[in-house]
Amino acid sequence: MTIKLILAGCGNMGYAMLAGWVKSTKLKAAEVLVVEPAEALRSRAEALDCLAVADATGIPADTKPELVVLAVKPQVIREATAAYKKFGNGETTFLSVAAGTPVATFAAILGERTPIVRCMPNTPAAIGKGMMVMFSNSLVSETTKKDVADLLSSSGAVAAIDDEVLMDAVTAVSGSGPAYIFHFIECLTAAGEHAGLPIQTAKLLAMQTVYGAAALAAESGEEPGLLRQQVTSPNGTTAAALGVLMGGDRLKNLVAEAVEAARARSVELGK
Ligand SMILES: NC(=O)c1ccc[n+]([C@@H]2O[C@H](COP(=O)([O-])OP(=O)(O)OC[C@H]3O[C@@H](n4cnc5c(N)ncnc54)[C@H](OP(=O)(O)O)[C@@H]3O)[C@@H](O)[C@H]2O)c1
Ligand code: PRO
Repeated sequence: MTIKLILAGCGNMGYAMLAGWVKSTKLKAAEVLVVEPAEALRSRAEALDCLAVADATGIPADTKPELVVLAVKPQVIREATAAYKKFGNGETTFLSVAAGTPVATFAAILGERTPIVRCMPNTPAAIGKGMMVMFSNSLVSETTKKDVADLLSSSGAVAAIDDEVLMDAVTAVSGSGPAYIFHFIECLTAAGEHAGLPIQTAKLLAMQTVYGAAALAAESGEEPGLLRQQVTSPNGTTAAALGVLMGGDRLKNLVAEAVEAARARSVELGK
């Protein structure tokens, strides 16, 4: 079968997206060629029935991919991209999920006439609950934008932005965001254990509470502030806890500081 998509890098993020695409009917596994140096990660891709090779020299000579997805670390993205230069300035669209690295960097390597999409996904993409945000350069046609968005939608929600500068803020909120929530689950679990709960019970309560609250916020259509008030009885237990979290805007300021650190790091990674 003809290779339509090359995925360079099948680590945490590359595999999370690949799994979603292949499990959907939007892409056949045999249409995907994975380029990944780690043997264990190639085996994981092969288990999905995709072809996998260790480096770009293993790509069959007659391959003309519609899409090359770059899912390697920002630190090696320039070197990795250079291996696909022969597909630049043509019909192939490049899609990078790397934090920071701007379109201009890819255009400088691949050629100024290359259609390039940047996408910031997150790991819940592995279970179809990801948040994917796209930014496309002017060479990506409306049809291709729709096709790429359609493919990405098999991994979750898709949004587009017109100002590339905002990709750093996107990265800091939804790209890195799952880690903040996982850490909150860790903290709530530890606090539950400290309050006397058996560890397994504390884990279940923390995880199901975050899961249920996120689902309620997403499905009810109500503002999170209103949902918070519905939990908070006057002078009750929640009010006591929120006095700690919200007093002096403590949590708000801490989250703002964390998001700004991530945004600034994304800017740095792009240099
Ligand atoms: N993880 C996330 O939550 C997340 C979310 C959004 C965006 N991203 C972005 O996704 C990208 C990948 O992150 P990750 O967390 O998935 O990293 P990762 O788990 O380290 O995966 C990257 C994979 O690419 C391989 N690789 C290195 N050089 C390569 C090359 N030239 N060709 C093909 N594969 C190559 C690496 O192999 P070696 O380890 O052997 O070098 C590794 O297995 C990053 O740019 C990151 O900014 C990640
Ligand atoms: N993971 C990548 C990082 O930590 C980018 C967003 C999530 O840099």
